[in-house]
Amino acid sequence: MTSDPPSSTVNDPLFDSNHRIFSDKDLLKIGHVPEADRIVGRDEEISKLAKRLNGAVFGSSPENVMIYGKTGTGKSLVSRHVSQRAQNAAEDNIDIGTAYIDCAEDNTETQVISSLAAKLNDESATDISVPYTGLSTSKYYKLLWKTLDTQFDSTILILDEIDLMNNDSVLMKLSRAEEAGKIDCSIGVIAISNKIQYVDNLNERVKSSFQHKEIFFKPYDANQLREIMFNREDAFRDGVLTEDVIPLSAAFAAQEHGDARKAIDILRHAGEVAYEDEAERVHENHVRRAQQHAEKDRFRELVNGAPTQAKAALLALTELSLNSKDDVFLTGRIYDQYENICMELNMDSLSVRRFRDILKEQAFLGVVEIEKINKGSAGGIHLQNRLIEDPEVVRETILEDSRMQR
Ligand SMILES: Nc1ncnc2c1ncn2[C@@H]1O[C@H](COP(=O)(O)OP(=O)(O)OP(=O)(O)O)[C@@H](O)[C@H]1O
Repeated sequence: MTSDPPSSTVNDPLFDSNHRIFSDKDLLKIGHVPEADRIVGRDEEISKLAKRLNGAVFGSSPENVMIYGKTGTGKSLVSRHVSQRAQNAAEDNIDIGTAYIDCAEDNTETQVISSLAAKLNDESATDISVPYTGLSTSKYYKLLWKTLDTQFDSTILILDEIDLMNNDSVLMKLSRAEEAGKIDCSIGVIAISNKIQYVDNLNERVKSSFQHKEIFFKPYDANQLREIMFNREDAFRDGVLTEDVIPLSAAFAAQEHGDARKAIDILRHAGEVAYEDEAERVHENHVRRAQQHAEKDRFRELVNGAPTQAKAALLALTELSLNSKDDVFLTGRIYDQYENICMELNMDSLSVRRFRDILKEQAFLGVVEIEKINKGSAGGIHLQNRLIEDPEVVRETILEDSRMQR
């Protein structure tokens, strides 16, 4: 049954505060940390992490932890959840500080340390002011040490997407600070990555000072994804979701390595599509359209992130596709077109062999499809290439890069 929307306090009918579809859309935000009883299938990981941080709650040192797992498997969520709980559970005379840094945003040593200092500092309690920019790295370290010393007995620092940080000595300095007598506050680092070999590639000195335990997060299966979404069903008005919506969103996300972020994104987007359609309820077809949209976004991201030479190769294939009735082309023909484009763009062209490798990389990423054809004993093996996405969309995306405009 659909519940009546609450009465509006906005007088202008242009703005619609009585959303027909959503009642609390924030529950579907990616940064949203659900309550403990809404975290599905991660009891074991939560308890393992709690064991590692246990010391902090009783005034001794938390351990460092490295968390690995594919995207959308709940690594950030569990880390935030357990550190928040440690902070709340701390004994009366123990103060625990916690901070979360996304190294995709703060990727230099100075940015990480200044952000940590700014996030942990409570100016009214410390009288310390942390300027956003303008100080040297070593000054920011000093401010961080002072902030920690003045306020906390222990600190838990979450460094998400640590592999994107361009200077791993941060890990060494944080791990050694207490031992080196710089602070009288213990530090536990939770470093998160989806690159399983991250620690192997660290510099030996960093590796030896960043002593840590590892926790692995497995992808969710379709049942868990379903449960994660059912737990957020109250983001929608009562009765708005038809019964296939959550199972279908879960099935789509399960195909993509069990990514909860993807599942929630599809669900939210399906609601938005239904709203734009002025539908009363969210149906299966809204989920399918949301999924196609997510696919397009993913595709755009792939093409946008491609190196210039790969964009030139894709542009060549795109132009052939747009100007011909065919949609498959031999590598040699695409290469000729690619050379013309390079000339017009005043760009060096690669050898045919490297060009073939680029197309193979794009096939691996799911942008191009390559088929081998055998032209008999004299003709040998040839490769036929086809763009997977609509060439108009690909062309538009490539031309967003000003270097590709002729
Ligand atoms: N077990 C779970 N129960 C409820 N919601 C979950 C669960 N796992 C993940 N989510 C939700 O899925 C989204 C993605 O989760 P999270 O950011 O923790 O994944 P991640 O593994 O850190 O991904 P990435 O590596 O891409 O940062 C968030 O909205 C989170 O709230």
